[in-house]
Amino acid sequence: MSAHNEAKMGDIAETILLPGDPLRAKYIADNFLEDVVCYNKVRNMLGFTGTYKGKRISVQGTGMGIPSISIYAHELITQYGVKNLIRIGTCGSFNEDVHVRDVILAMTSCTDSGINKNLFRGMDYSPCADFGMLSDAHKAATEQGVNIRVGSTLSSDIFYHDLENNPEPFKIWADYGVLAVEMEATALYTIAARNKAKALAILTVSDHILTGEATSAEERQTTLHTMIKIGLETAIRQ
Ligand SMILES: O=P(O)(O)O[C@H]1O[C@H](CO)[C@@H](O)[C@H]1O
Ligand SMILES: O=c1cc[nH]c(=O)[nH]1
Repeated sequence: MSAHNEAKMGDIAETILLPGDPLRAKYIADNFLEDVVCYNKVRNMLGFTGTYKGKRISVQGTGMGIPSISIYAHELITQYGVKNLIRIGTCGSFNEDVHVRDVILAMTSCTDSGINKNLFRGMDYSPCADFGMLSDAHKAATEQGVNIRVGSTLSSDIFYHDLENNPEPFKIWADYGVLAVEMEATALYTIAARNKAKALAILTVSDHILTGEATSAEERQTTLHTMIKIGLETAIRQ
């Protein structure tokens, strides 16, 4: 038992999928895993362990934003022995050529958060995905016929911007080739690196910040299925 998780040691698999939304964790457990046991209900941050193609896999919500995923990732790795962490999240595009429904592997994660500036005493750290996992996910996507994008993404602390004072909040990131914005990968990669665990963020573009286009509820389910399958196929290769 940890401060935010009622699981007992051994309840959680070494490889875990981490959606932000705990109900997405339940959806994955209900629809993709077999022999499922729910190990956590603390704060409704649901966690489940089951099997996928015979391999033991867990799936747990992490909440939204860097502080929330930091708590869960830290406890999963340091108190439950989790070794392979695969975030499966949604993101927003601010590039004309990154489209709603695209799936992205975050090779590295920029941030506007102060978390690593604090940790590294003002110096810059480049949080990056585990290369083996990234390569496995790329292969899994290719096998599924998914034309997956690979590149840098942004973990932002801000979801709602003050557009009156800052009308183009993402322009500088787009100008430097950053593909999309979400809110957690920087922390996941940093915490995994510190604790010698492996991490990867797989992201589906759920909305386009420039055009206002967004996936419908039904479409979101289909596109999330693509990402979930890539996540699970990556998980069983660990
Ligand atoms: O879909 P999830 O995994 O929650 O990820 C994205 O969605 C949330 C914002 O709506 C943030 O957590 C962001 O990172
Ligand atoms: O963090 C996020 C996630 C999805 N869409 C966004 O615009 N931002």
